[in-house]
Amino acid sequence: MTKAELRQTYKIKRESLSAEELDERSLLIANQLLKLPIWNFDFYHIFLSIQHLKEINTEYILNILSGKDKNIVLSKSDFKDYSMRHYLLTDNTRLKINNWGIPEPENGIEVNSNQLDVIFIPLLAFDKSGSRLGYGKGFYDRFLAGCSSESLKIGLSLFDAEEVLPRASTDVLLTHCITPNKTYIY
Ligand SMILES: Nc1nc2c(c(=O)[nH]1)N(C=O)[C@@H](CNc1ccc(C(=O)N[C@@H](CCC(=O)O)C(=O)O)cc1)CN2
Ligand SMILES: Nc1ncnc2c1ncn2[C@@H]1O[C@H](COP(=O)(O)OP(=O)(O)OP(=O)(O)O)[C@@H](O)[C@H]1O
Repeated sequence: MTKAELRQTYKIKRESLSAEELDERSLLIANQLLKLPIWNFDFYHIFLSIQHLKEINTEYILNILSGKDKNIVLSKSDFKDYSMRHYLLTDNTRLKINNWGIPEPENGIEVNSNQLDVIFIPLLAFDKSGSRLGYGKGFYDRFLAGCSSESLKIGLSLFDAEEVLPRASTDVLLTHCITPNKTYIY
């Protein structure tokens, strides 16, 4: 399948999930993360879910992070040049849902992408060698290119792995991918 066909297939798979299934899978993913030795770092980047696209609910992971007193980092996306800027989440952070349905911080202390230790990554599909497929604007490929090579790049997937996805030279490979019933470590 081409990237475009795969995107379409996975969008349909998501749409077919009920609200209960989505929530159950999101909780299973958070519970698998808890078992990994990834909790001794400082800066954790997380995405907030686009609800109408039935993305994994990341609230459970956010709760884990705040319970562990981690520095939590959120992004604002610029759809003019497909870049992202990153801000610390604090008690004072105001969130606003942008035109694409992404909750974003309105203000805050900016963090450089090379300061991030762990990055949780949204995706439509991934494969057994750590390639991922997103919405196709290259936001995460650009963002991850500026992150430390030491950082953990953890994909979160509602579905199982594809055998092989088409790969581009700009694709940054995942170090881990978590599904509701399996953890891949690359
Ligand atoms: N929660 C979340 N935040 C994220 C991403 C993501 O995948 N999930 N991104 C990862 O790169 C970037 C935003 N990427 C996006 C790229 C395209 C569309 C988009 O085209 N939305 C259209 C059509 C949706 C569709 O059917 O695919 C829309 O909302 O109308 C949204 C976000 C940065 N932040
Ligand atoms: N580091 C980069 N610098 C400039 N352009 C890039 C970079 N990485 C990817 N791109 C461009 O972004 C576009 C989308 O890439 P791709 O199809 O791999 O997106 P994706 O991984 O599916 O989506 P996303 O990263 O938004 O979740 C491509 O045209 C690609 O050339």
